[in-house]
Amino acid sequence: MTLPLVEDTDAGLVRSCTGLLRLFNAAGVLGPADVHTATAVARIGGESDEAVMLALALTVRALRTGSVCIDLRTISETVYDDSEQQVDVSDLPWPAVEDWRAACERSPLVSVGPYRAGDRPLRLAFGLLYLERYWQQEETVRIELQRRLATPPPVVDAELLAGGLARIFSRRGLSETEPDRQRLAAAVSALRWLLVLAGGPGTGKTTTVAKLLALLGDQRGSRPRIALAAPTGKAAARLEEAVRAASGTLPPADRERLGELNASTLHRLLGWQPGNRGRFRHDRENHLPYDVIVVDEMSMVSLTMMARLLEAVRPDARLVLVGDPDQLSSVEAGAVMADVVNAPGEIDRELGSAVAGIPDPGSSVPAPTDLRHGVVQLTHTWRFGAAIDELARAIRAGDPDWTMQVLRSDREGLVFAEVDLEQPRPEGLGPLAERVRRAGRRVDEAARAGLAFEALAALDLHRLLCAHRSGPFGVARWGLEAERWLAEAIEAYGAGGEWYVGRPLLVTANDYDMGLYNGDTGVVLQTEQGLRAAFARGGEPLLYSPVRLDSVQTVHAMTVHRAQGSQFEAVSFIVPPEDSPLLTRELLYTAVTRATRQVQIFGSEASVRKAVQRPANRASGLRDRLGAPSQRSS
Ligand SMILES: Nc1ncnc2c1ncn2[C@@H]1O[C@H](COP(=O)(O)OP(=O)(O)OP(=O)(O)O)[C@@H](O)[C@H]1O
Repeated sequence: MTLPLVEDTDAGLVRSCTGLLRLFNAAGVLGPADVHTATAVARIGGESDEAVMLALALTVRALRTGSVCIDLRTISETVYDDSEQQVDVSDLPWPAVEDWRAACERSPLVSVGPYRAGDRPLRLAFGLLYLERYWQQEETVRIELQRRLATPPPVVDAELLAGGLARIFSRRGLSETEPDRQRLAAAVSALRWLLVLAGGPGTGKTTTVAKLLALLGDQRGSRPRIALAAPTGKAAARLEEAVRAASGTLPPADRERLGELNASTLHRLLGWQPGNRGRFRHDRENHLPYDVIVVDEMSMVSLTMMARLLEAVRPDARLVLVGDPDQLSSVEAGAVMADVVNAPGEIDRELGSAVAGIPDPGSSVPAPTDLRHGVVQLTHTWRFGAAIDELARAIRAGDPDWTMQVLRSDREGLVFAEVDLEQPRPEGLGPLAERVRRAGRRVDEAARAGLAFEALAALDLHRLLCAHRSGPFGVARWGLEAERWLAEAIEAYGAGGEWYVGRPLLVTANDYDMGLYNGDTGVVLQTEQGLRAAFARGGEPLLYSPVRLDSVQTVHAMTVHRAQGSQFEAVSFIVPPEDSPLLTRELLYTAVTRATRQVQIFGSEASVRKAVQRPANRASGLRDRLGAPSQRSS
C-alpha cells in the first residue's frame, strides 16, 4: 500500500504515535483525541498489542459519530468522515478479523462476555466492542425497559377506560379500513407502564399525548402528577405549546382535568447540577415524583441521557416516549428510539387481547393487536400535502425509484432541480431565489412595520437547509447567496449595520432567564422603542433589545440538524454530494419532513438516490438484545 503523505504541519496528526495508530491517524480515520486516549489507556492497562490499541481508538472514534460500539467484522466498511469529507480506507492494513478478535479477547483491557465484572475499560460482548461505560449504559436501558415491560400492568377501571376512549376519540377523517392508532396508543398508555408513540410529523403525536393525558386523568384516584419533557429547551417550549393547543380541542371536563401543563428539558427534569457533570439530582436512589412522564423528540435523546432517565423514573410511573424513529438521531451516541421501535421480539398477546376487548361501537375495523415493547406507530398524516407525504414514505421505504418518480412528478408542492452546485454560479436556482425573495420581502415589510407576529410567521414561510456547514454545499455559502438575492430584491436591505431591520436571527445557546433556547429563531423589528429582536413563544412574542442578546447569529440558511423539531411552510434543501458521509436516508427524510406545503430539492439525482439507499446505521447492541429474553448482566 502507498503511505499517505504525512506533513509535520498537518493539524490532525499525532507525531508521537507509531504503527497501526500512526497509519490510521495519517489516513484521516483516527483523530488526535482517539489516538491519545488509546495510547494513554493502553499504557495504564499494560497493553502493547497494536491491533488492540487500534480497536480501542476506533471505539472511541465511533462514539463521536454516533455509534455506541464497533463490530470488528464490519468496521472496515464503515464510512469515515472526520470532516465533511469521506476518507478512503480500502488501502489500510486492517487486521484479519479472527486474529483481531482473539487479540482483544486476550487483552488485559477487555472484559469478555456480558457477565464479567466491569473493571476493565473495554468490553467485548455479542461480537461488539464497547467502552465499558457505554456497555453499562446500554445494559441499563435494556434492563430498565425490559423490567418496565415485564412488571404486572397497572390496575385500570375498564369501564372508565372504555368510556374515556369513546368520549375523547372520534374516527372523523379516517377511512373505513383504517384503524384508529391514536386511540390504540392512548389505550396502551393506560394498560402498560410504557408507551412508545412513534410517528412522522403531523401524524398527531402531540394531539394523542393531550388526549391520553386526559384519559389517564379520568381514572379513579388522585389526579396524576404529569411531567412533560424534551431533549432541548426549544423542543420543550414547542411541546408545551402544542399540548396546550391540542388540549383546547378536548371536551371541557377533560381539558380542566389536564390543568396547567409545563414542559422542561430532560436536564432540568432530572435535576442537572452545575459543576457535577453527569450526575443528576434524580436517579436510581431519588426517583422523580411524577406518575406520568412524557418525553417528546425522542430521536434526539442519546443513550447516556436515556439511561439516566430510565433510572430516575419510578417503576410505578407511566412512561410515554414520543418521537419519529426515521429522523436523524441524537448528536451524541445512540439511536434509542429507532432501536426500540425496530427491535424484534415477541408480540405482547395479553396487551393485544386487552385492547381488542375494549368495546368500540364507532368502528368496524379491529385495532391492531401485534404490539411489541409498547410501541404504537401512527401512520395517518393529518398535516402534509399529499405529495410531501408520499415523498416521505418513498424515502422511508428506502426506494430510490419511487422517490425519483414522486420528485419528478411535477405535483403541486414538489420541485426537483438538477443543479451542479459546485459551480460558482449554478444554473437552475430560480425557484430557490424566488422563494428566498418572496419570504424575505414579507419578513422585511412586517419588520419595518414593527409587526412581530407577522414577521415571525413570515420567517417560517421558507427555510433553506443544508447538510454541510462549509464548502460548496454548506450553510456559509448558501446563507451568503440568500443574502445577495435579498439585497437585489429589497431596497436598502441590510442597511443599518449589524442589527438591520428584518435580520433573521438564530439563537446559539440556551438562556433560561430570557426564555431563549439554542435553535430558536427570531427577527429584528423597528418599533416605537427602537430596534427589538422578536422571538415566537406561544402566545405573545418575546421582544428584547439587541444589546441584551449575546448568542445570536444571522440565519439565512441552517443545517438539517438545527432544523430538527421545527417545521416551515416551504423548505429548500441543498443535497450534499454523492460522496458526502453526511448523506443518509435520515438526513433526506428529516429535511423533507420539515416542510408542511412545499419541498424544493437542489442537487443531483445520483445524490438523492444514494441518500435513499443509505440508512445511517449506527452501531448498537440494543435493538437485537431488547428483543432477546431478559438477561441480567453482572
Ligand atoms: N385524529 C385527528 N383528527 C383530525 N385532526 C388531527 C387528528 N390528529 C391530529 N390532527 C391535526 O393534525 C395536525 C398535526 O397534529 P400534531 O401536531 O398532534 O402532530 P405531531 O405528530 O405531533 O406533529 P409534529 O411531529 O410536527 O409535532 C394538528 O393540526 C392536529 O390538530
